[in-house]
Amino acid sequence: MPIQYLTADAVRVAEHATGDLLANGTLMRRASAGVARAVIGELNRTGGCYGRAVGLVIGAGNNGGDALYAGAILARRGVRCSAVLLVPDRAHAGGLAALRAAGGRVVDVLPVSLDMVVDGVLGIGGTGPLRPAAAEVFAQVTAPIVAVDLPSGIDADTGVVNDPSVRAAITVTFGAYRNLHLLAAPRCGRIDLVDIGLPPTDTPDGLFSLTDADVAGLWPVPGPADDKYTQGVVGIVAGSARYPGAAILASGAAVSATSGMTRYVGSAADQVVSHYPEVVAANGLADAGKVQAWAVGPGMGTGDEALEILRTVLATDLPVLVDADGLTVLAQNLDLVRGRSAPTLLTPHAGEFARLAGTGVGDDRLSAVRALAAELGATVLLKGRITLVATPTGRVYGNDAGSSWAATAGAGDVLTGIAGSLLAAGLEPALAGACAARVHALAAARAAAGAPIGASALLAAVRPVIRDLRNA
Ligand SMILES: NC(=O)C1=CN([C@@H]2O[C@H](COP(=O)(O)OP(=O)(O)OC[C@H]3O[C@@H](n4cnc5c(N)ncnc54)[C@H](OP(=O)(O)O)[C@@H]3O)[C@@H](O)[C@H]2O)[C@@H](O)CC1
Ligand SMILES: Nc1ncnc2c1ncn2[C@@H]1O[C@H](COP(=O)(O)OP(=O)(O)O)[C@@H](O)[C@H]1O
Ligand SMILES: [K+]
Repeated sequence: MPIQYLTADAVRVAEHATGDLLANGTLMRRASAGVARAVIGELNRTGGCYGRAVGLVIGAGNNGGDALYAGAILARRGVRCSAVLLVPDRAHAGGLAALRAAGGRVVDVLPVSLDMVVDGVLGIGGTGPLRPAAAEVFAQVTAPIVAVDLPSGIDADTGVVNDPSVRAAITVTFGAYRNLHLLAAPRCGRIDLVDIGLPPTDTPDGLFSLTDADVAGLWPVPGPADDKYTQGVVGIVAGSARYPGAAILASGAAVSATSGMTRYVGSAADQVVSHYPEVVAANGLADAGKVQAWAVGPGMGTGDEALEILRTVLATDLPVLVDADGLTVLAQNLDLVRGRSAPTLLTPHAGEFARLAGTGVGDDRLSAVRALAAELGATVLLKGRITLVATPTGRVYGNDAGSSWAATAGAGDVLTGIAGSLLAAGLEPALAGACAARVHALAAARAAAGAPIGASALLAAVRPVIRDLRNA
């Protein structure tokens, strides 16, 4: 099942649906117990709880309440807890009383030597960056930070990382992930999801991520009655005399990602076939043969010939992926995609996105990718460390690559080949894009294993990654 991420409003609705559990403080007790559990786990891992020192940074709302109650639990375990109250007269009264009763103390300045710090400044009620008083406290912190619900200063719905804001080693959240836990994943550290008894939320056009099991279950596998045609033939249109590599990488990725057949169309036919003899290559669309989806664009150039190819391919009733040079050409001819009834998957990086949208992606990548997908009536995959794939109705699949080794020339061509072959196999564009992004990211991490890679190494890791996912 895909993991769902909620907006702050959706979290509040779910909290309110629990009625008494919210009103009588049960939710907060469960939340704070989860925070304490994470801190205790870390302290135990590094020598035990008794006599260790933990700082609490407390804001004006319930996020601070969670942290204060967690502090009370820690203090009863023999942890020396010191709390800085950023707005003393608005600190959560019950939480503060509990902390004091357990032996925790309130301080003006955090002790210099701390084992951990709990960030209870802002949760889903926060907006904007840390205010100066909070920023000053965190500027002195060197211990690992456990964020309550979210690292303060990061926007819950958009994941926008304001400056200044907290960088957490662990984030403990409650009942359901919030959007930022995906969109700003690198700032959250490990994320612990604590069950506090919230009812399930169903927002089909929300933000999701596929699990490895989802990807394994969706990956096309030939059945007993299949032959090379029935699994979906992908046609790759890529490369040129100047960029033969794009053709080779995209075609190779298509060959690696699914079984069946890969066709290639373009002027790098000889090079492609010398690398991958199984590819059926042609110089022009007219001799290409039948396909079930097209993947068009990497290294194909941006001249009249490219426009003609794009026009022809987008006039078919087949699924089409457009990438790279294809997107640059498309940006001047957006009607070619707006009028389509068959699925279209556009895979821009930030620069190509700006060409298509007429304006930069900006900080709020989620809203930007949703808006472009709605405007064009196409599925849009925005590349980056966090890849976002938006349908025209606003459902978004996100993937945190987990590392950034894929930021290397030609990696996008590999993604095109993988996603194109999944489109040909019949996956809907958003799932084709999301599955491709996941496997691509895993392949990059596996190939890199801590050292730089080129796109060829990434491509070579695609099959082992698919195998591992399917065998897990
Ligand atoms: N409801 C429940 O029972 C449960 C709630 N839970 C917990 O409660 C959290 C939500 O609590 P919340 O709604 O009280 O808001 P919260 O995030 O603490 O912000 C508080 C105040 O901060 C202020 N502020 C805003 N921006 C700011 C800034 N940049 N810098 C400084 N201050 C700023 C702003 O007040 P202002 O100063 O603007 O008047 C705002 O009112 C949630 O994330 C989870 O941890 C869980 O225990 C589960 C059960
Ligand atoms: N910082 C990053 N972390 C992880 N993956 C990244 C990062 N930057 C780019 N990528 C991925 O690498 C690929 C780069 O694609 P693209 O920019 O089209 O490169 P090219 O055109 O050279 O093939 C995409 O799959 C993208 O999501
Ligand atoms: K917080």
